[in-house]
Amino acid sequence: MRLDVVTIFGEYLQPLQLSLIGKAQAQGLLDVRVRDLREHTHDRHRTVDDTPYGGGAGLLMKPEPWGEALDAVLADPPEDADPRGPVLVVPSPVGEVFTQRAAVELAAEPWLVFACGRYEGIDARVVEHYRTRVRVREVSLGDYVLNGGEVAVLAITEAVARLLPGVIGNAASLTEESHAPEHDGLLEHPAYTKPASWRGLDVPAVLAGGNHAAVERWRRDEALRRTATRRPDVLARLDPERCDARDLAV
Ligand SMILES: CN1CCCC[C@@H]1Cn1ccc2ccc(-c3n[nH]c(N)c3C#N)cc21
Repeated sequence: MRLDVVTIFGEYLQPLQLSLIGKAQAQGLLDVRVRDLREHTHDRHRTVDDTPYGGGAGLLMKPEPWGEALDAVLADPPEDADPRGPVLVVPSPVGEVFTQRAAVELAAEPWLVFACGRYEGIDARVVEHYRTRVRVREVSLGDYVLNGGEVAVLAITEAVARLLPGVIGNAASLTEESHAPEHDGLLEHPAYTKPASWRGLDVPAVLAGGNHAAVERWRRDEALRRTATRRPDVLARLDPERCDARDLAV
């Protein structure tokens, strides 16, 4: 997978050189290219922002540098690019809330381009223009306000890259995680390791009993119970076709 990230704060993306994502790049599973928006300005001050039409506080990011920067990215496609081009992912407080389902969808793409806004955001015509050329997804990490898109790119990149074959050593674990489609999107059950007793707290006996069917039933029950108490919205989306009577009784 090729990832292009356009930003004015390239150093924010340094964590992508670490740990599993860094290793994935070294293995050639991921090709991350961070591009400086200011390389696409032509004035002495390398200006990327200006005052908003109609007034209002703060400054907006000008469309011209973005147009030049994104055109340069699109002119340099990877060999395995989709004929439709990349998905342009634009972190934004007004975007679709990013979910594991979106991570799975983006992980199926050979090429993602991220546009990291700053200040009060990017001139609306940039997204409007590129919707005519590529698939655009405006994405939000959640209902809180950040100062720019770079933190979202780090989160989205990690969520997507870990789904790529070869990035996570034990791929089987991916299907048992919270929000995994294979796990019906449920929250994970509580997990325990040795010692069997710690500060008067014991590991549930069923987990040490050696009865795998009982362990699986307990884990499913606990996942349903946790989801029902903490994320009833997720439980509401559970496909009844994938539940048995005991699931629904929890
Ligand atoms: C603060 N400042 C004035 C109010 C509007 C946002 C602006 C800052 N800002 C500029 C570009 C940009 C992109 C994403 C986000 C963002 N906030 N919350 C999320 N879940 C986000 C995502 N993903 C914030 C951004």
